[in-house]
Amino acid sequence: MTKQFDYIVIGSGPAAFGLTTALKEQQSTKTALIIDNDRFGGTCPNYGCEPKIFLEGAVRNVLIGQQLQGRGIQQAAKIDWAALMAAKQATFAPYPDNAQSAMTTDYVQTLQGTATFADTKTVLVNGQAYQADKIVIATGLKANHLPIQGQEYTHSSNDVLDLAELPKRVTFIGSGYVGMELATVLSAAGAQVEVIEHSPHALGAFYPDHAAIVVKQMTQRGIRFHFGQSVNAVRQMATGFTVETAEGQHYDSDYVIDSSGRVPNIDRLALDVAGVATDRHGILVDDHLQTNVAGIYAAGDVISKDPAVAPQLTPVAQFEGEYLAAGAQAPIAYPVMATGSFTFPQIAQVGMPVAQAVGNSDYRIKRLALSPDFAYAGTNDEDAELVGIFDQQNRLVGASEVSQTATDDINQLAGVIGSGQTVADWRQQQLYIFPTLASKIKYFLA
Ligand SMILES: Cc1cc2nc3c(=O)[nH]c(=O)nc-3n(C[C@H](O)[C@H](O)[C@H](O)COP(=O)(O)OP(=O)(O)OC[C@H]3O[C@@H](n4cnc5c(N)ncnc54)[C@H](O)[C@@H]3O)c2cc1C
Ligand SMILES: NC(=O)c1ccc[n+]([C@@H]2O[C@H](COP(=O)([O-])OP(=O)(O)OC[C@H]3O[C@@H](n4cnc5c(N)ncnc54)[C@H](O)[C@@H]3O)[C@@H](O)[C@H]2O)c1
Repeated sequence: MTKQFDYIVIGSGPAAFGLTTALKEQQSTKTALIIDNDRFGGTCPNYGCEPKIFLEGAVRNVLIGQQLQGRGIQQAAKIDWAALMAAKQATFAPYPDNAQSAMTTDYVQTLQGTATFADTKTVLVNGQAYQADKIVIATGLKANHLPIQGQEYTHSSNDVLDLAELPKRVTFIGSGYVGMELATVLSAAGAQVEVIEHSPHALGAFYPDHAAIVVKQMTQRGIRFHFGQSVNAVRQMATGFTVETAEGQHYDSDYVIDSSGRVPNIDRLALDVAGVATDRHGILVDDHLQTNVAGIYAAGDVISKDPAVAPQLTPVAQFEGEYLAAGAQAPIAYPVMATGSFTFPQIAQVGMPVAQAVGNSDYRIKRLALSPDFAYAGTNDEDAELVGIFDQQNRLVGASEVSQTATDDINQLAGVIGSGQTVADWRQQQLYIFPTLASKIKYFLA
């Protein structure tokens, strides 16, 4: 017999978490079924942000120590990879069970299995049919596998986050968020790292001048970058592999990571049966997150969306889940969006991109070199910089920072932009703890 729910959510990641949390907060009696065919909680706590930031926490301390050698630190700490991974596994092993029980309530059920559309109102899981008025596709993204010779020798970020032994020579294909963050980790842990990128820059989502500073410092730590090179084959050698590029170069390696991007995880849904429209970036939705089929919605990374408005990130997926639980009455309005990459140094930005404001007389651009700041001077980071964009009413409308604390600083500035206040008004309302690194924001906002 077909089982009925108010909502069926396919995928149990942050989008589903946002939806179920919001239903709980509303004390809703609406019923929901959350289905996942992998670890409950989705990418973020199992294969993404959370294990990544766990490793980054250890790595950051090593790199801070290295940066301060000769300035009072005699010997930087060293990573014991096996011990670090054992600590990571012990912390994260209970996550899927915890996530599943956190979602389950009197009204919300969870189910392990692959969901496939049987028609526009019905999905099949393990041979059983389930129906709902609202079906939400929240199946996220999966790692891209470049269609190249030797693809089977490449690994994904999932593999890196479970890597038992640290390889000697590691090669990343792609220098986006994933490649740059994991290159930071593996290099700091002691691997010899190469990054091959087919565009001229790393971290294409960020302000190029600040991305170049991240590359400069990673290069100083021994990471080798090869820009303008498109990987087109990986060949097995007597020892290890060689990575070949269309430009005729080859790079020897023990472990090759395909960090060339992420693609919609929609293959097993039978979307054609329901008639749900997609493009190569994911599922097409309107401004209420509804697909072309009435009653079928999408939320989170699986949506084909403009990354400048709604990047494929955990807080966005959660926000979209909450929006659907609230009834999706008005068109979705995304708040000010801060993003960051946990490289060393970190890079982060919020609001209008700096490159967009350069040369536009409607905006004033302010650059603040952070190293002369006495709160920051102790970090021995000469390149740290905060750049802000102010409109004609002297409101902050965008910012980018490269520094050890860029993500936290930019979070602070997201609040300033979100308030819509002039900087003069904002300065009347906040006094920051002094001398924190964030206290510079007070005189930056002038
Ligand atoms: C290495 C890495 C680091 C990251 N770091 C950050 C970060 O620092 N900050 C940040 O904001 N974001 C980060 N992200 C992105 C973040 O993880 C995603 O934006 C977020 O998880 C998206 O949530 P979602 O709910 O849309 O989908 P997901 O979390 O991807 O969940 C989708 C779930 O659906 C399941 N599924 C797929 N198909 C089916 C099916 N047919 N039936 C049943 N289940 C199915 C999948 O197995 C998966 O569990 C990172 C991602 C990666 C890979
Ligand atoms: N800190 C964070 O918030 C965080 C961290 C990790 C992932 N994410 C999310 O995951 C998404 C995916 O990140 P990603 O790094 O996998 O993808 P990405 O699209 O950001 O980067 C992929 C890179 O690979 C390069 N590339 C593609 N094909 C290549 C080839 N054949 N040879 C050489 N280079 C090639 C591209 O030019 C690009 O620079 C991000 O957009 C973000 O939404 C966020």
